[in-house]
Amino acid sequence: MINQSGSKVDLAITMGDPASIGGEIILKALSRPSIHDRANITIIGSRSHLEKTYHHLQPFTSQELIHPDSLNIIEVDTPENIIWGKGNQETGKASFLYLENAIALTLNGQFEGIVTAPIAKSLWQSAGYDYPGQTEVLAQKSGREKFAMMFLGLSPYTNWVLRTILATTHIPLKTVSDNLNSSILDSKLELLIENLKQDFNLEKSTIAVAGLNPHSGEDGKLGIEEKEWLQDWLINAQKKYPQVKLIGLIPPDIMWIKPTQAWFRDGNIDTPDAFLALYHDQGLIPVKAMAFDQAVNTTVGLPFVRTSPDHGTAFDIAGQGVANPSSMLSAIEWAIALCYNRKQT
Ligand SMILES: NC(=O)C1=CN([C@@H]2O[C@H](COP(=O)(O)OP(=O)(O)OC[C@H]3O[C@@H](n4cnc5c(N)ncnc54)[C@H](O)[C@@H]3O)[C@@H](O)[C@H]2O)C=CC1
Ligand SMILES: NCC(=O)COP(=O)(O)O
Repeated sequence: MINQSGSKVDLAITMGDPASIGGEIILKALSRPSIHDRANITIIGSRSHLEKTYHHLQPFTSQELIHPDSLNIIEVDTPENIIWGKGNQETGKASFLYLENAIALTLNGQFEGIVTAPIAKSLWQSAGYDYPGQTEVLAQKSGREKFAMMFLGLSPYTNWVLRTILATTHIPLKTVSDNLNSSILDSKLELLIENLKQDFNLEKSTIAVAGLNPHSGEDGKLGIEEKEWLQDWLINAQKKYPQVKLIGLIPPDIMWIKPTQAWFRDGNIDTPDAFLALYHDQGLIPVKAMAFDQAVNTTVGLPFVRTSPDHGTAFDIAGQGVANPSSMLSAIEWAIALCYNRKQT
């Protein structure tokens, strides 16, 4: 990852849905002393809930947990009778308020970045918060119209870095084609190019762009979007960004062969620096198949760093002590690295 030197970074971690594995993965991840050497961490959530989580899990989990007494915690209204695995309107509301508070404090200069534990989008809806996810709240409350969801992963096998940005996110599959257009792709590509420069010092990047249909449409026989406008969009984008090498439209099933080899076997093979996927599962199935325990969701285009584990609330295992904190740990590590890098530029 990126070199880290200088003063500690100030990070907020939101607790996520309190009925989820959020508290558990936070207590597990923060038990690593090396994090506290590089970051001042503040949890936005509830001390009593983290204490309850600690005392409930401590007797039977084999993994270390940090004691909540040693954490800075900013208290936000949290329901008292939480049952792990049984999220409801109240826990949904609390998880929204954690995020809202973290954003306000960060925009006020208290934190350089936010790491968000998972929330349940359906419970936000039940609580009356009509947002598709945390990404959109972060962007709207930061006043950013252009933003994107990008996934990062540092391979533990080869040190290769996976970067996948999504052109569309939480929309039904049958509306993907209608939602895709040149201006959305322009916006996501511009954000990606800027981000590669800002966070990875990559001035001359190579970016792979996926097709939409099987075999990228097979000359219009298996889908028409490539022929009708996607290929023209790519040609124009290449002219607009001569310093960047755009490769595409790569058949979606082919696109992930080299990254998978680079992730598992050989970090030096010739792969693009980043991948532009056209819809949620086109990007996230390979990311999660390759890197479920390491990948991190980040929001590009915000005035501060935001990362999150790539998984969700995992209500099915909440309160059982078996949640793996690796993706949360990666989210914290990436947030620290990105904040350090931005301090230096
Ligand atoms: N960043 C966020 O806030 C995200 C929130 N979600 C939300 O989470 C909820 C549940 O979504 P699902 O699709 O079921 O995905 P999920 O990631 O919560 O669960 C999928 C499977 O992976 C397992 N799993 C997840 N995290 C794990 C961990 N750290 N250790 C061990 N096993 C783990 C779960 O037990 C489950 O079997 C939905 O409401 C969704 O919207 C989903 C993804 C990201
Ligand atoms: N699939 C990614 C995801 O659900 C994360 O959404 P967000 O809440 O971070 O916007």
